[in-house]
Amino acid sequence: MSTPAYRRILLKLSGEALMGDDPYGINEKVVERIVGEIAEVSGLGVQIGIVIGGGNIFRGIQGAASGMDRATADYIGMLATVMNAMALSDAFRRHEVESRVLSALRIEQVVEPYIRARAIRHLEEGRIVIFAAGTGNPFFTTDTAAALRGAEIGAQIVLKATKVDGVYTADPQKDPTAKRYHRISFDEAIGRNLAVMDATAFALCRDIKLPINVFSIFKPGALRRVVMGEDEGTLVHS
Ligand SMILES: Nc1ncnc2c1ncn2[C@@H]1O[C@H](COP(=O)(O)OP(=O)(O)OP(=O)(O)O)[C@@H](O)[C@H]1O
Ligand SMILES: O=c1ccn([C@@H]2O[C@H](COP(=O)(O)O)[C@@H](O)[C@H]2O)c(=O)[nH]1
Repeated sequence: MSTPAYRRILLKLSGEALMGDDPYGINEKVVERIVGEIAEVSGLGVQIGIVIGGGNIFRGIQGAASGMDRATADYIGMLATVMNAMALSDAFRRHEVESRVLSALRIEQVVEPYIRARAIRHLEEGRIVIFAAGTGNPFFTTDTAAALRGAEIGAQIVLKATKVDGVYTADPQKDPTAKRYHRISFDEAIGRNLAVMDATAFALCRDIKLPINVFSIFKPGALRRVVMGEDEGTLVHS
């Protein structure tokens, strides 16, 4: 039997993907399916850190656009990611997979605070670690948190699980003529302003030579294929 291509990964899960076809919030059926796929990969012995987004609940930039103070709106966005992280962790519990939520904002009655050494210990013990509250700082995104936590835990790759099946020449949800890249360098992705991931995340991953694979979380089996080193989505490389 073939072995996984990676020993430790950082999976960035789009918050919006958790909505499924709902207009807002967390669709339990979708969460069940996604968690089942992650549990399968964990069962292969791959150590998994997850950064979860919050776009299904609240984005700071939208709050700011309707007059809210931007930093306040961003803190609300970070709290939204804590809710998603807790929902995900509870779904892992139902799959009898151990997970821990570590939050960059301190809410200790609810979840553990993020401590790097503790995160690494949980991973070594085979627990899935869910990093909540992004970087803990306003004006950032969970993409940047994924790059940061990926670097901190020594992940071999960041897997961006999103609503589209890779990086395109333009947003494929707006431009039906957009073409998908099989591979693309960080310099080209940044130079062309490809908005699938924010530029800060791309720049950090480029500087520390941490590759990113962008793939669709809606495609059954895609996560496993990426982890097994099969051709899936788009590889962003140095
Ligand atoms: N060049 C591009 N290639 C692929 N997707 C692109 C591109 N430009 C913009 N996008 C859009 O970027 C989105 C990916 O971002 P995603 O939905 O994962 O959001 P996020 O902000 O990272 O997560 P969340 O949903 O938690 O806020 C895709 O759904 C796609 O529509
Ligand atoms: O480090 C961070 C991460 C996130 N935020 C805020 O949370 C929301 C939701 O995150 P997404 O990456 O958009 O899913 C984001 O819009 C920010 O408002 C943050 O401030 N700092």
